[in-house]
Amino acid sequence: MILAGGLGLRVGAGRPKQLIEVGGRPLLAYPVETFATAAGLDRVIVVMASGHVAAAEKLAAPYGGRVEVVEGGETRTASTLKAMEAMGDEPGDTRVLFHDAARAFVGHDVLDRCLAALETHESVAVALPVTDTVVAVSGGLVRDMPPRPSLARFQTPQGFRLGTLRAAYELALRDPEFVATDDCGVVHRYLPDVPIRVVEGDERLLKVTTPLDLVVAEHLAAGR
Ligand SMILES: Nc1ccn([C@@H]2O[C@H](COP(=O)(O)OP(=O)(O)OP(=O)(O)O)[C@@H](O)[C@H]2O)c(=O)n1
Ligand SMILES: C[C@](O)(CO)[C@H](O)COP(=O)(O)O
Repeated sequence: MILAGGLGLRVGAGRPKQLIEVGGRPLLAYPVETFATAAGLDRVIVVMASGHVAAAEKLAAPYGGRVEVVEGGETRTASTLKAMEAMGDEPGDTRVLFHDAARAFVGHDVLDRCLAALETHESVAVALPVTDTVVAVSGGLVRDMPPRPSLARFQTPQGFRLGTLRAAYELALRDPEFVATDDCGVVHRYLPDVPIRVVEGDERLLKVTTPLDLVVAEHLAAGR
């Protein structure tokens, strides 16, 4: 699943950031190519921002039906749910990866690490060490300073056995206070007994979020 349902408001380009040209191609073209040419994947589904589905279909066309495009939802979580809907009645032991389109420079190596981890675990996350000191702040005061070695930064893909993810979302959707910024967070909160395996991420998995990230993205595109 390539989640491309967002509008890129923080980049502020006036169109979804996944359609901004970087290295001469729309950002979305990079993860679509990586996923479409990955040996370990049977289906690729792009969840695209409403009103921009045709642009994603154009990028999917060279892969001859291997890449499907569906319309996204209003939040990342809603787009995840649309992706799960698009999976139809795929069996519960299906391995599924969710990837932010905004982390355009994903390589086959990281996909392989996630798929391998799903042989032994129900859920997997890609992470890197934290390099800043991270603190919890409220009311303008530092409330907690977790030791840095205990912290990691989540990237994507995040992977699941489909049945586990379905079970987690079923519980989440019954919770009126449910909010999430990622999918592993849903498993962690609603199925706390399910271990989430962490595998090594990659600095090139930068999430294009602000205009400055586009400068770095140009360099990453040039280095491919
Ligand atoms: N309704 C949404 C919102 C986000 N995403 C996807 O989730 C990933 C991470 O989201 P984010 O970086 O927040 O992207 P945007 O929502 O586009 O950015 P912003 O919050 O600045 O508007 C992106 O690949 C984005 O396209 C999605 O599929 N559907
Ligand atoms: C899923 C994610 O990329 C993990 O770091 C992150 O939570 C997405 O956050 P965003 O605010 O939707 O960009």
